Amino acid sequence: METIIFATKNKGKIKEINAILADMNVEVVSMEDAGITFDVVEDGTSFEENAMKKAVQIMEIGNKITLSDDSGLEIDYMDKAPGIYSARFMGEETPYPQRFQAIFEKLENVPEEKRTARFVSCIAAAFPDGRRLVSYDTVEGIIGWEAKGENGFGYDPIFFVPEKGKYMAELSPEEKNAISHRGKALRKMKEMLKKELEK
Ligand SMILES: O=P(O)(O)OP(=O)(O)OP(=O)(O)OC[C@H]1O[C@@H](n2cnc3c(O)ncnc32)[C@H](O)[C@@H]1O
Ligand SMILES: [Mg+2]
Repeated sequence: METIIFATKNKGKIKEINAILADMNVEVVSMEDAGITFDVVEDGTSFEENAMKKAVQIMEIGNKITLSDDSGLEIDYMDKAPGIYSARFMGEETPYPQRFQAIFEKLENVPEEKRTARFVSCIAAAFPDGRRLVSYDTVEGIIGWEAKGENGFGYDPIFFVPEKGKYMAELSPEEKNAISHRGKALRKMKEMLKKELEK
């Protein structure tokens, strides 16, 4: 069975990814499982550049097909910030509740129709033989007025999903994967990977 490394250090992502790839006939291992501690410098100017950089650099270390996710939250009223800087917004170590407060303050008195936002996910795959794959998807929502829900990770508690009438962090893991940026992008990647693995 083919072993695929998923190049992420984010535990929230790993859970989501394992659930989505569970029905594939491959063994998906985390960087930690593969014994890789290397820190990829995310200095690209787009989700795609950063995703490909993570996949290629970890593939070169592990010498196995490597997948990665580069993702983030785009808030339209904030000119699409934090975007590719979502993990580092206000500092990597800053607790999320503090970040939520700052976002709520920036959006104070901003009406619902101007609170639009989206989560973006770019999934990249790098094969040792040089093949490269990329998929991309988004989920649209609005920045709420409070933080709500205990599930998910990152900015999920402030991201209201109109189609569900709930905050992202109120959705079960299955519900989130069914509609999320990462769920959609990763399912597309799964189809592309299956085709490549048959070659
Ligand atoms: O780079 P890796 O090791 O994969 O882990 P990371 O957390 O640094 O991941 P990114 O560089 O892709 O940054 C993505 C950030 O965007 C936010 N984010 C992405 N997907 C999210 C989701 O599904 N729910 C909530 N926040 C999310 C969250 O702050 C993430 O840390
Ligand atoms: Mg990162």
